[in-house]
Amino acid sequence: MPAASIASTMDETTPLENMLAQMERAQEYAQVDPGIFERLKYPERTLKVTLPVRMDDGSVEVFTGYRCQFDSARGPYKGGIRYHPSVTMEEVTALAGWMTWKTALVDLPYGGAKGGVICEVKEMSTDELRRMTRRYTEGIRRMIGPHMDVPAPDMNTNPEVMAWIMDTYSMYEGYSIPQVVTGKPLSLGGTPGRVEATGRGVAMITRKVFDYLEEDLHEATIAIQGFGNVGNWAARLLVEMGANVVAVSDVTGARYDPDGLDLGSLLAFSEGGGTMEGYPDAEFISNEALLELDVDVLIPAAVADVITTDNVDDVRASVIVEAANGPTTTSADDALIERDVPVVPDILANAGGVIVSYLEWVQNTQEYSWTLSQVNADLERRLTGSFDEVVDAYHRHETPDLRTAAYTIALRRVATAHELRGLFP
Ligand SMILES: NC(=O)C1=CN([C@@H]2O[C@H](COP(=O)(O)OP(=O)(O)OC[C@H]3O[C@@H](n4cnc5c(N)ncnc54)[C@H](OP(=O)(O)O)[C@@H]3O)[C@@H](O)[C@H]2O)C=CC1
Ligand SMILES: O=C(O)CCC(=O)C(=O)O
Repeated sequence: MPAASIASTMDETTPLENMLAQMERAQEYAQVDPGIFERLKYPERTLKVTLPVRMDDGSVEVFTGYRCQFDSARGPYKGGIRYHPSVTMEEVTALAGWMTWKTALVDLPYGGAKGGVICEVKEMSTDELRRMTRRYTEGIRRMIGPHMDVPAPDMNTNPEVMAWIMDTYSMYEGYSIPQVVTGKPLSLGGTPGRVEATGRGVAMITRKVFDYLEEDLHEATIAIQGFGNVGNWAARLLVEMGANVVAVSDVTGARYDPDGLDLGSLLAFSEGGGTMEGYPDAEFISNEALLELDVDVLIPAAVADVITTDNVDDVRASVIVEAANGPTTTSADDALIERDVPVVPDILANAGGVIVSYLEWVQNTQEYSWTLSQVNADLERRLTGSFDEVVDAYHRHETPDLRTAAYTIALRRVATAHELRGLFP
């Protein structure tokens, strides 16, 4: 796939165009070898697989899946698998690129990858999902492996799906290989702390940015777009830290209460299959209106490209912490830089997930297990250390924003690996 055009004045940019524009902006400060920089605009490979699945009614439905391996100079490819109707090869490529910069930024011995299947999980039974997952695993199994490419959960995938992937892969190899995926159930080699790790990292980073800005997180108002794995754990942990979560959403819309939401009741309602639209308390507003609330912190924790030139002037939050991958377009970034609104970039803010995935992989590889407090302490040390490095790079290189500082670090690390390995024959 050719690298997408980087120049864009209209905000109709795709996630891949945004990722390339983010790299381009950082290259001004990173100044990595131009040949290596050119190479880093392209994924190493992307596999497209066709997945015929017998549905419960006896019919056959044919799904399409992808696995993109973006870069492996620093170690095995690493990155989640997404089940969503809007999955495209282009989006998977951008997400695999972001994984490459994320693992480099938080200094894990990994490269970056991402997978996805175009499907609507809400319309599928558990049996259909399991059959589709097994087909998908069979399709990509020659490219994954504990030292080759290690998948994990992303949107609409969870420990149960990871267990099916681990089982299918292991069946072909002839013995159990838990470390082929992370985010597994605890009884199959999962680690304590992975389910909540991304949300916990988002909460830790929010507290860290408040310390950096010398602001008090206690009673700070927070709006979170997305109430799935990442959004709901971030909300719970931020409330534990004393913050006031005033809005959360799912695909149907958002619930808003300026005095603070009853998270326990919202969680119980959504775990019972309820939607925000059906929730009986608090004001019902749209996802778009949530993004424009007058709050201290906005946390997009759902899909990409939600803060764009179309709405950025109406975004009133004082700080943005990107829990989702790619929620802000490059042109919206320009407006936020102009207005001095700090944005903690996705590759830092949501890195808690892959950090704890790494800790799971290490435990599996050593056949040794850690306690939850060991995992959380290691997560905090790595994540807050990376935040400090980004802030240091921001000041030292005088980058326009934290994202460019983060990319400067990541680009240099990946480029150094390419240089040291002599990857250019
Ligand atoms: N899981 C992880 O460990 C990691 C996830 N991320 C990123 O975090 C984000 C969320 O992932 P995760 O929590 O795992 O996913 P989930 O599938 O658990 O939750 C996604 C949430 O987003 C909502 N949503 C889906 N589509 C839209 C939409 N178009 N507009 C508004 N809300 C929407 C969903 O609503 P509904 O339930 O109604 O569909 C749900 O509340 C993604 O960008 C993902 O890439 C990043 C790092 C790691
Ligand atoms: O845990 C992992 O390996 C990757 C999680 C992920 O997909 C992400 O960080 O976007």
